[in-house]
Amino acid sequence: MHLNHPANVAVIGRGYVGLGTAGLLAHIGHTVTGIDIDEEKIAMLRQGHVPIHEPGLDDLLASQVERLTWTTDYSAVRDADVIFICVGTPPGLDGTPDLQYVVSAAASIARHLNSHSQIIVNKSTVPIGTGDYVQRLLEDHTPSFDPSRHFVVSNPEFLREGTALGDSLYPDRIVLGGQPQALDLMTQLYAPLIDQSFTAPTVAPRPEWFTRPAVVKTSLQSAEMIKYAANAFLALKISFANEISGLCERVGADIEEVAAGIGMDQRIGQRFLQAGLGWGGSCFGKDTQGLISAGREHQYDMPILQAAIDVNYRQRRVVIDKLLRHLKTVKGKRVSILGMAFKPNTDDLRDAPTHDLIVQLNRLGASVTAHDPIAMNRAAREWSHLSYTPAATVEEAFERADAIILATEWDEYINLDWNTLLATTRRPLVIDARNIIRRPINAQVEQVGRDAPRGERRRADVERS
Ligand SMILES: NC(=O)c1ccc[n+]([C@@H]2O[C@H](COP(=O)([O-])OP(=O)(O)OC[C@H]3O[C@@H](n4cnc5c(N)ncnc54)[C@H](O)[C@@H]3O)[C@@H](O)[C@H]2O)c1
Ligand SMILES: O=c1ccn([C@@H]2O[C@H](COP(=O)(O)OP(=O)(O)O[C@H]3O[C@H](CO)[C@@H](O)[C@H](O)[C@H]3O)[C@@H](O)[C@H]2O)c(=O)[nH]1
Repeated sequence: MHLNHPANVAVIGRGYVGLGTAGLLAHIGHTVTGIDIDEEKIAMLRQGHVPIHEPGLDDLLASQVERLTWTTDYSAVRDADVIFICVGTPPGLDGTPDLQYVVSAAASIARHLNSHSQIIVNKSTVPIGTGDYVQRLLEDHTPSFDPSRHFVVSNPEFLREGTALGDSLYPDRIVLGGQPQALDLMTQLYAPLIDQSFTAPTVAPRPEWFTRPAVVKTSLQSAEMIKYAANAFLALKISFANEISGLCERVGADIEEVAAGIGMDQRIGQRFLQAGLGWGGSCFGKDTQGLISAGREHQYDMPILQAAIDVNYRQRRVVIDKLLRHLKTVKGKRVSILGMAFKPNTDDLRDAPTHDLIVQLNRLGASVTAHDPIAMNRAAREWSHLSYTPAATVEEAFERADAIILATEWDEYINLDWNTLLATTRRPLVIDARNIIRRPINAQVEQVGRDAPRGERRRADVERS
């Protein structure tokens, strides 16, 4: 079977994954229609405004205007060779992913499938078995459904927020699950990405070390499982570093040195061993819980994953304990948090550790001030239930503070003139929950899993990877 080139592609969902996928596919030459039910966001995109903060994405989408169309109308599916489902799969109350958006997208797609060969691709992170379920939905809702022409494929997404463009253009691997003939068509769709034959955009130049992605072809179920298992393993790795960091503090070891030392073993690797405040974001919490609830459905315990989750959320309390050790009580004290987004270079607040820090500090009677270089407006909308004072500037956050908690390692914070700002505080106390402070500053500094820098030469000069 043969896929047209350029192919006509429909991308359903204009979130982090939908926009990244639309931008990538247009950049490698395809014609893309982005479909979302959110009329306001589609109107913004039509006017050239990108509704999320993702470095380089606005430039990439602007460079592809001729190949990109935005609409709320599903009839664009009729002419599409490939239809990507990129809608949200948020956790339900019991941790099981809520598939309502996938189901409604599939039902809308079904109404518009044509009689030509078409591939429906699940890019959303979905429970194992969802590909088969989507296929059944399409069969039930499409009178002309023909399993020899209509294929469901799983093609999980591995991009990270904040580095989405580079991750999409230069992926380690492309995972494709489904029937062999459909996977051949998907390989044709991704050919320019696999061969790296596209022009690297200036917003995301090709790294020197990068050659080409591996293509992993599997069953639908294995592809769906690869996504969950990858996220679970990364989450586990971070929790492992955090658990070791607690013991480092107690025995006089330094987690940065330890992580560097173990990470040099190729079997372990340097990345995702950064101890601190633990993971947040829309994926690790949701997907570890999703895997556990899949286990539960099959009466199968997953104790390692549960432990990784427990360690992660304990880490958010560790930071408050450090604060209390210095201040005894925070009642009536002004505690300022630097960083609200769950990681730097994004405005995403989903499961951001700062949310929990504010909740804990509110309960303890502190007066909380919070700052973020990008996510403040979004926080004003999404965190209106929390009690905190937004700091318009980083200077405002430092003024008269009894303590500063560094929660997100934005470059803006790493490069601060710390000593000048600390002079405006009521008490120079810094809880550096991301271990970014590398030199002594005029403050009492608490870091995670190590003594704060005091000026003496360190035993090993450990650079972060
Ligand atoms: N955010 C990430 O970094 C990331 C990375 C890899 C995988 N994923 C997975 O990809 C999926 C999407 O994640 P996201 O962060 O992009 O989600 P998001 O919440 O940012 O965006 C989802 C979009 O889907 C739209 N939508 C909902 N129902 C729809 C429908 N029936 N038709 C059309 N549009 C509809 C919403 O309006 C929204 O714009 C999730 O399953 C997630 O787990 C996310
Ligand atoms: O060594 C580390 C690395 C990360 N984090 C934290 O872990 C969270 C997640 O970070 P990251 O993985 O970089 O961002 P995400 O955008 O959540 O990306 C993850 O989740 C996505 C959604 O499934 C996947 O596509 C990506 O491959 C996977 O890395 C953030 O709070 C980070 O601060 C640490 O605490 N220590």
